[in-house]
Amino acid sequence: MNVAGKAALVTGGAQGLGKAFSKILLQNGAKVLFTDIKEDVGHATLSEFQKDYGQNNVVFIKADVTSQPQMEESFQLAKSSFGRLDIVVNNAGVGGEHDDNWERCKGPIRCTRLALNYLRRDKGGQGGVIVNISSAGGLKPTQYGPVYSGTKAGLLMYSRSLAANSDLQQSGVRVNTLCPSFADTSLVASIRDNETTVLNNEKAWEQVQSVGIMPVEYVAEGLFELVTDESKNGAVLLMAKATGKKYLEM
Ligand SMILES: NC(=O)C1=CN([C@@H]2O[C@H](COP(=O)(O)OP(=O)(O)OC[C@H]3O[C@@H](n4cnc5c(N)ncnc54)[C@H](O)[C@@H]3O)[C@@H](O)[C@H]2O)C=CC1
Ligand SMILES: CC/C=C\CC(=O)/C=C/C=C\C=C\C=C\[C@@H](O)[C@@H](O)C/C=C\CCC(=O)O
Repeated sequence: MNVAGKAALVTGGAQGLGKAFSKILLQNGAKVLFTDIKEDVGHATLSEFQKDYGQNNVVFIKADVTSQPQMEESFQLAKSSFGRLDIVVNNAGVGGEHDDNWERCKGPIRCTRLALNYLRRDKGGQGGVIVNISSAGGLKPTQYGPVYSGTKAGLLMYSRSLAANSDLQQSGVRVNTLCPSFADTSLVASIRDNETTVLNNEKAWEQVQSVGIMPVEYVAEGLFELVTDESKNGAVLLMAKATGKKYLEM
């Protein structure tokens, strides 16, 4: 897929990986609507992007992926702003072990379902691609983040199963999963700064340091590959500092 002239919706795009995902799409000529719950950070990112990529090529809306009405409004706004929707990146999420945070899995599922109403050819869309942001922790055990790993594994298998659906394939929609190991964002900084609810901050931070931390721009290259390579459907791309990009073969 050539993203130039295409339209994307990225959740949690105000900062971190979501900002880097939005940026690589804009740099390559796509129009982007990004959502976030952080209004001030979202508006600052919007101004930066509008300056660099054009006033009409980027839109921000304060919206929470845990809210069905707010996400319905976000998808409608993307369609009305750009006249089309081709790419959806379900990125918004939090770290830590907040009781049983299944919203980390349910939020992307909610948004994937909404996305299908806009992308499917049999629903008036033009086909497209959904990329769900899971984690290396969705593929490999994370001893200090078992809820994190469990929810990300759930999202991964939801995405793979949906991608295997023949009706969806015929409607022109691909569904891929990106599984980054640690990346340089506030989520990882919160482990370093003892500001998260992982099971043992000190040991978790030692693990982060031994595995290594990737720049967000590098992870965005993986996202871009999953968007543009039309041979990829149901793909799971694992990215880590030491081992680079590796597709799951299973
Ligand atoms: N940073 C890392 O090492 C890794 C991150 N991930 C995943 O990448 C995604 C992005 O995380 P980071 O950029 O690292 O974190 P981050 O904390 O820097 O950015 C996350 C963004 O999502 C927004 N957000 C959080 N909950 C939201 C909600 N309910 N609705 C809308 N927006 C919401 C936040 O306000 C923030 O702007 C998450 O799904 C995370 O689990 C996966 C693997 C590694
Ligand atoms: C220390 C983590 C604690 C809590 C979870 C949390 O809040 C956020 C976690 C974010 C990312 C987790 C990534 C987990 C990665 C680990 O499973 C590593 O073992 C992956 C390492 C290498 C993968 C590459 C490879 O094996 O080829």
